[in-house]
Amino acid sequence: MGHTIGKSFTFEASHQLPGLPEGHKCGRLHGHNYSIEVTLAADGLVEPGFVTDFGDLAPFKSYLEETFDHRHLNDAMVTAPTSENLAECLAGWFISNVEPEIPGTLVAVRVSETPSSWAEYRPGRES
Ligand SMILES: Nc1nc2c(c(=O)[nH]1)N=C([C@H](O)[C@H](O)COP(=O)(O)OP(=O)(O)OP(=O)(O)O)CN2
Ligand SMILES: [Zn+2]
Repeated sequence: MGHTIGKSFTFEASHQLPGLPEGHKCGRLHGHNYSIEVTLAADGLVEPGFVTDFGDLAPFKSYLEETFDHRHLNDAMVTAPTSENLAECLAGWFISNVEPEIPGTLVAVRVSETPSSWAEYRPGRES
């Protein structure tokens, strides 16, 4: 696919990671200013020259605000609230709820808990 675009979203949430060694700081209750970036791609553009109108991603913004913002991720997710699991969870929701309504295809969801770290999920596609 020749064209790619990205859009970032943010929310604040708490989490407490299970299964870590005794004394690991991330086993304690703490929070992050999460940054979520979605990357979309398309071979061709739709008028007036978009992969997807950034405004058409508003439902994803609403989903993040309603489901995750100022919430405890351990309660909002069925898997351990790591960046990797959150990226996969968000990609699944995007593919089910946003992608059918837009011309672009989801390439990746990137989750950053801090400015220095990220995890990215790239959905496998049936060929
Ligand atoms: N692969 C992953 N490793 C870690 C995750 C994760 O989701 N995936 N998460 C955490 C914790 O949530 C932690 O709060 C963030 O980790 P870390 O980058 O170590 O936090 P700091 O910003 O404090 O890092 P410093 O560079 O040491 O300041 C841990 N690991
Ligand atoms: Zn954390």
